[in-house]
Amino acid sequence: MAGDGVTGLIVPAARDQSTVLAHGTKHEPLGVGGVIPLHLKEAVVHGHPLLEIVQRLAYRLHGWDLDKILVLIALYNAGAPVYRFLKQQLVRLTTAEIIIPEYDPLAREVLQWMSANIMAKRTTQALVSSGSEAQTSMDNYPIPYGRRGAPTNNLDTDDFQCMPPIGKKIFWVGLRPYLLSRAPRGYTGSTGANFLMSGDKSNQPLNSLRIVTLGWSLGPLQDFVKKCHDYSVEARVNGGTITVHFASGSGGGMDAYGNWHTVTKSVRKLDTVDMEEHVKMDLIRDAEDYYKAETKKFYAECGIPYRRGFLFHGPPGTGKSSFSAALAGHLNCDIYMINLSGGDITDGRLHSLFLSLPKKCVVVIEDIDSAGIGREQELSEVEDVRDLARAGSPSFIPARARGRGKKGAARPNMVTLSGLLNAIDGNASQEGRLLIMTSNNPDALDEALTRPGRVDKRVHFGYLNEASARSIFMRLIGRHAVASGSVTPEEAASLSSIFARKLPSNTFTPAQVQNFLQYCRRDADKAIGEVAAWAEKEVSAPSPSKDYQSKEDDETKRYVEAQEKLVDTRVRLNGIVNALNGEKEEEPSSQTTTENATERKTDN
Ligand SMILES: Nc1ncnc2c1ncn2[C@@H]1O[C@H](COP(=O)(O)OP(=O)(O)OP(=O)(O)O)[C@@H](O)[C@H]1O
Repeated sequence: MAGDGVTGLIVPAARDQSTVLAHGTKHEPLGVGGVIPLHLKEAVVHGHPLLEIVQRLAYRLHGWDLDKILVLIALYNAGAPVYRFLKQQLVRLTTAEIIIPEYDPLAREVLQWMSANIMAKRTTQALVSSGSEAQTSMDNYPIPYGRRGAPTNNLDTDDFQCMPPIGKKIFWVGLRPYLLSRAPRGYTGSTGANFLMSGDKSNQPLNSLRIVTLGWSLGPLQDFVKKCHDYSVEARVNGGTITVHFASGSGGGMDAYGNWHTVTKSVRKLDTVDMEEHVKMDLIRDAEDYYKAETKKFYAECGIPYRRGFLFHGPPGTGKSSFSAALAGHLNCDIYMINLSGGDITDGRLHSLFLSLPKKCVVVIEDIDSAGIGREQELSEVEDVRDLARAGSPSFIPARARGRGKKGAARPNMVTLSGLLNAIDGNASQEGRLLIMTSNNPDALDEALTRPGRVDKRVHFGYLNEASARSIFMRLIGRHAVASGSVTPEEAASLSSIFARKLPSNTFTPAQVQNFLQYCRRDADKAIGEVAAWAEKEVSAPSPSKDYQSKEDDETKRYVEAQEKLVDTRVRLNGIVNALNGEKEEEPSSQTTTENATERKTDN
């Protein structure tokens, strides 16, 4: 048919005996040769079966020739990539662009600024979420998407925030226009940046924020990002809040990328944590000094890695975590909490969590002794095991024995000591963080973990003394009584002294006493009247902290005994195996002979 000079679309012979839509005679000559080449049409309709149907129908019903339209479509298809390329080049030449991966706290600050200054003011479409979640949701579509005036399920509180949805948003800062787009997973930007997180099992790129502005300089973009950061800091200070990032808890504490789960909390004031005043002041001064510009310069000049570490140890409920949070609030920085005892953080994930830390922050690794971190000791080294066990070396205490949480459940040891050391001060580890490790049992910690440079200050958080008892009474009962006018400040002070004298010193944790005072519901007389009886009852009851410690010791002891038994059994088995092997090579002993004879007898 093509040989007849007729062009057209070949249709299956079975469906149409003519096999060709013979409309070549009607169309105008186009270009060289005067007809539309068949392969061009095929290229156009390829992948568009609808076009083919439309073309046939138009021809059959009205005798219309759609060749010209097809040619236009073909030209468009051919030209589109060229147009896109030219457009991209033009944009690249005339704009500056930055991309912020959404796991970076900076992304949260940009979104927070956008929420307050752009989205909530003049926008008709936004992602909406209540409270702090708006600043933190980094998933693709974690929260309801709504238009203004259309309430979503999440809006049962006034305290909600608007964020840009996945897509683009143009806004102005002064006279300069910016384009912000929330790019979904997989977007690499014109920079080709591709954000992968090693903790991300799917190994997919992360969501990212892309900010573009006119011009060749990155300066305006840096100014904009700084503006967002300053805004966030100011909002935090004025609102008396602190951002707490969690990475723990049986997988539930983390988002899909293995990042931090974030909440905003009110700052806990340092004066609400009862402890020896000089110890408290020493820690505060140390942390403040650490963040001074001259200290940073000093570290740099001396070639010391700019990191600082504290170890807070003592029984549970003595204020280690509370003081850490209060200190972060005082230093006006975010706090990052890692709980290794959940058993769901691996070396790799810990490493990437540390890599994602901002320059200034407080990182708390809680209950580090219960994390199950031991030297990667080869338990099969029989003699080493025995020697270490006899010597009671903490570094021996194996992962399974030490990897028990407070509930005593065995947990897999997913973070190794070397993995932890590498994360906290390996070459790739972030500088500028203040690391606080808390422990109920510091003696169980490996020396490598607590050596100077990793732990610069060890502070013991102990049971309540008389001064702290007075202070906790004033905080929970006295101040309120004064404020309500039921007592004078002097009377409140003397009531607190009476209370403190009735409470045995260095016996209870602040958490226990706080619990008792809460139960008294701001009734000073009740607190003073009942404290002695309560204390007596508490002393006779097993203390959770002592109980915890003794349980840990028992478990460790049982583990050591079990290992020794296992070792003995292995030794005996090895003896038997060797004896059996030796039987083949050596002359059989009389005993072996007897045993063999017996065996043969049994076999028969
Ligand atoms: N020294 C303290 N001053 C004020 N409150 C305290 C103090 N110690 C404990 N508390 C109160 O007891 C509770 C538990 O305290 P916190 O979690 O800080 O103790 P912890 O020593 O970190 O315990 P754990 O070892 O179990 O983590 C909190 O509600 C806190 O307010």
